[in-house]
Amino acid sequence: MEPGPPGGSRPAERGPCLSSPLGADLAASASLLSAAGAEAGRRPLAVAAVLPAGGCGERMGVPTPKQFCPILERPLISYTLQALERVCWIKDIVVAVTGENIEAMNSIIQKYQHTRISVVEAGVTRHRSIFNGLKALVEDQPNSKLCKPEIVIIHDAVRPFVEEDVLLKVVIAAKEHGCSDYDLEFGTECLQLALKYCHTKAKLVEGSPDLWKVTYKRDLYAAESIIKERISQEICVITDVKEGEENVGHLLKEVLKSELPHVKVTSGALCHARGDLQQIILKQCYNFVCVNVMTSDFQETQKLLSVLEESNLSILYPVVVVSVHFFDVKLVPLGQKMENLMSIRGFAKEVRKRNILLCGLLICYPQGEQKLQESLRQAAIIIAALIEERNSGLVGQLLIA
Ligand SMILES: Nc1ccn([C@@H]2O[C@H](COP(=O)(O)OP(=O)(O)OP(=O)(O)O)[C@@H](O)[C@H]2O)c(=O)n1
Ligand SMILES: O=P(O)(O)OC[C@@H](O)[C@@H](O)[C@@H](O)CO
Repeated sequence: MEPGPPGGSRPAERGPCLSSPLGADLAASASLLSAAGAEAGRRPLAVAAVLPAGGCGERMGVPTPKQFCPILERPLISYTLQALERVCWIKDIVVAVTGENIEAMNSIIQKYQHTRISVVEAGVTRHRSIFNGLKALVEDQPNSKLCKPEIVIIHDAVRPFVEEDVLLKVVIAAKEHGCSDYDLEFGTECLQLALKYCHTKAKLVEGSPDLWKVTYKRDLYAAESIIKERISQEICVITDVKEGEENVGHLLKEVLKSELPHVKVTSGALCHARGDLQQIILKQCYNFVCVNVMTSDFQETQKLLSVLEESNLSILYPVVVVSVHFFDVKLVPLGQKMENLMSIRGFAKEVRKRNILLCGLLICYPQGEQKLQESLRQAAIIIAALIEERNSGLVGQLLIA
């Protein structure tokens, strides 16, 4: 069988595909765990995950347990669930939270549309929480939808950046390897427990630098910047002018490309077909620059906002929309143009409720070649800052390049 994506009929990724694709060897192993393996006549390996999430986060020093602390307004645990959910060969994910947080956990699952998740009550220690999760997987409860797994991944709910390749290596190691003295010496206590009480084979697998655990307050800031960086890798420029027609909107796109070489700049048009934009949304682009060339108001931006509102794009991450406008000082005084565009405040307030961060950007046009280039460069710098920072304090503001 050709090595392909694990699962073959893999469901749409939830959130940006943040990891590099699996290597050929790992992809082949992943297919053994998934439906593709079953199609090839092999029984897929049943894998589940237990996420201990019942701690109080004493070292973080804030009243909210760290797994429920917000990062870009979404609880940390939702990022971890998203990371595991993306792995289609993990059949069930069991989360252990304290009794008082069960309702909050269920609301998180509903709000962020997580699937394949079951919630159980945590224990007084991490190991007891894990034990409760394992019990739910093996007990024959009358209404349980959980399948009895052959392998269970134990993953701290406060390690949000786990990738499919490391999970796969862990599963393969759990199936194949024995436990060495080195593993016991340098591993964590889970390894010792597995050996002592279950006589289960174990093997220490090297993780990635991103697998670190959110423990102190500074870790929340670190996690936030990693997430911001990951969702700032692509900008889609929407204009109301056809591709190929020479205009200032296309010039801005070219300047964005040259000024922000680390960012992928794509383009889309609303006038042709909404399908275009749907494709971009499906690829999970979280940043849009809407260039209003033909109309003096927000027509194009409003169209874009309604497409975004109809989509589910902003459920997981805040989406940035920069509405770009041009003004000719010889025709309209700046003050008057600003006054006309102040309606952005109303739109911004409305779409803010849907996790869309809207700002306005004014560029003087026409002006001399050199000055125009300077303004467009300034515009690119402002756009980059709005996208990288996702600062909600700037929502509804009109900036001038
Ligand atoms: N009774 C417990 C204690 C901890 N955990 C979970 O185990 C993971 C790793 O533990 P740790 O980082 O030590 O979390 P806390 O115990 O919450 O932190 P602290 O030690 O600072 O209080 C976390 O996801 C935590 O929620 C758990 O499920 N049940
Ligand atoms: O209390 P610490 O922050 O040192 O570590 C917690 C660890 O026990 C826990 O995160 C597991 O990964 C170990 O198996």
